[in-house]
Amino acid sequence: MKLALTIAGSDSGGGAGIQADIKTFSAHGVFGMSVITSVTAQNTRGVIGIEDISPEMVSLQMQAVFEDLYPDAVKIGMVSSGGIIGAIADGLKKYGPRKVVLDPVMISKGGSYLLKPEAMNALKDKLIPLSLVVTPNLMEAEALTGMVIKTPEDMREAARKIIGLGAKSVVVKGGHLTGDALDVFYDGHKFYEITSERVNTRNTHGTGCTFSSAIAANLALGYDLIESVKRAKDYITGAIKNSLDIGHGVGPTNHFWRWDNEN
Ligand SMILES: Nc1ncnc2c1ncn2[C@@H]1O[C@H](COP(=O)(O)OP(=O)(O)O)[C@@H](O)[C@H]1O
Ligand SMILES: Cc1ncc(COP(=O)(O)O)c(N)n1
Repeated sequence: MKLALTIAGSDSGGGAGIQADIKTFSAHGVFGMSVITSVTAQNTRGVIGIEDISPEMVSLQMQAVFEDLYPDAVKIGMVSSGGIIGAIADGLKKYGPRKVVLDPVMISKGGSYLLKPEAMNALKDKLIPLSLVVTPNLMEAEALTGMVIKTPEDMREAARKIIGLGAKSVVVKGGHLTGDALDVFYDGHKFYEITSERVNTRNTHGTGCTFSSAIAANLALGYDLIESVKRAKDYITGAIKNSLDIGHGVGPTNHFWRWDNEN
């Protein structure tokens, strides 16, 4: 059995964060584990409360996981504060996992800060250099680079700049552009354009969480990096095509569509 760890925030509504990550791991046949950074009171309508876990408790959760189970791959999502980022960076340096996927979550779709603005530099300086692949959406790539991103060429330029921050590779996600859902992968040497048809749905809660944890699950299974990104793109496209119209707002990705289609 392969093991994957998510270091992220809890979404009480089950659509994003830790809950989306563990569902994604399970759908890949990978054993999921969690280090919870923050608890959000959240549903398909938005975030109504956030309470961070202490940095000490984040460190202890990492110790518990790494000293006994040791993950084959790690995904990092909502990290909330500079103190939590410091605890995660210390843990990563101490335990040394190599397959680390960083989804630089910043703001929820409804506009709540999942990363405190003053913690942006800590994310850049401490977590990006420890990651194998960073997966910003367009707004996050703009915040990391100071650019305005409107075209695939802008996405490639942003990817170059993010490699300049110390990332080993990057996927700039084009989910928020129009036209096909184009993601740009860059490993510092070569660009790959990974495209799918755009699904016409408003139910896209948890897409970024699902995509990054699918990359981590595939890395844990032993696929190489570009193959893991391509397989994650297929997974997220299916999870959006079959997304769930539940709740009264933006519904979540569906992790059971392959199972549903077979049964
Ligand atoms: N409507 C859509 N149809 C197909 N793919 C999409 C759609 N929206 C997002 N994606 C894909 O989902 C993944 C997550 O992207 P995005 O929604 O941009 O991230 P985030 O949730 O971090 O904002 C990317 O692979 C993106 O291309
Ligand atoms: C706890 C938590 N983490 C992350 C997201 C971002 O979700 P998305 O994948 O839709 O960008 C969220 N809404 N809540």
